[in-house]
Amino acid sequence: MLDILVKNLGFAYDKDIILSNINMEVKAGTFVCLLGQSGCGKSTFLRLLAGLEKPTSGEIYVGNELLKNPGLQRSMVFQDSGLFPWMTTGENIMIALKQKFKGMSYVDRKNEAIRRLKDVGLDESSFHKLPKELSGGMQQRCAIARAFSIDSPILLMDEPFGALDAVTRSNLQGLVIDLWKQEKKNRKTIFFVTHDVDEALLLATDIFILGQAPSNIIHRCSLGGGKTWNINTIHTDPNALELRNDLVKIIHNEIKKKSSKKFETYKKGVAI
Ligand SMILES: Nc1ncnc2c1ncn2[C@@H]1O[C@H](COP(=O)(O)OP(=O)(O)OP(=O)(O)O)[C@@H](O)[C@H]1O
Repeated sequence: MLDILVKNLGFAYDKDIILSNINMEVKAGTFVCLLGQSGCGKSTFLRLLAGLEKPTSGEIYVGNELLKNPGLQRSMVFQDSGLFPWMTTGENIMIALKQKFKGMSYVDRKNEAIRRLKDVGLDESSFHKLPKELSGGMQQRCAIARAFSIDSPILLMDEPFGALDAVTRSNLQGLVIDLWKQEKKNRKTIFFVTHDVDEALLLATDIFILGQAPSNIIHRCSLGGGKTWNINTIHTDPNALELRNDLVKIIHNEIKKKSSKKFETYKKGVAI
């Protein structure tokens, strides 16, 4: 089981400190949503988990092993799908399968790609289409199919539905939850970055809020299996409403702190 341990993690772009002293323990099979205001470092944190950036301080352990580089145990889904535009959707999935399952035959990879596309509601005709021939929502479905096909135990999703309309977004939220729940044993650990508190309430088993940069975790809550709401009741369920209010308050207070700090700096500048 690949539990994840983040210890005193810090990160800076040159002298610009983005993340500071982040500590987190995530059990394998957890669905983590990471909330926080724009620019606080959510994507940076995900890139560190992916091994695409190196910590400035502290460490990340995946299943007791120090994380050093990108690896096939983690796959990523971005806001813009990240599909290779010169390959058909089918080829996009097949090349990922080739990388992960070295000995898999062409025919098996093709069949698996078609099966994965069907799992996300895309029919066989989309196998031959280039990403540009698909809608944004269909491209994201394909990106999700690709991420699930390589069967990595950890899935990192960076605002994957941020650019989609409300109905498509809601359909894809349901799809990700279904695919995640489908794996009864060895369920994936998902890290899902979002601005949207409702999205986090709907998807997460655990919610973390990052504060203002240099950010650390300012709030965490575990919903576990005790969620009383779903897509139909999230706007009426009293528990969901209460938790939403709490989370929104925490995020707003953090934004207020940031703007009053900026104002102080501005006032000092004027006084000088
Ligand atoms: N490659 C880079 N070089 C220098 N600074 C960067 C780089 N990438 C991001 N930053 C800065 O790091 C900070 C955190 O960025 P990041 O994208 O992680 O935030 P975020 O919380 O994901 O934001 P958003 O919600 O708006 O996507 C921002 O101030 C951003 O300008």
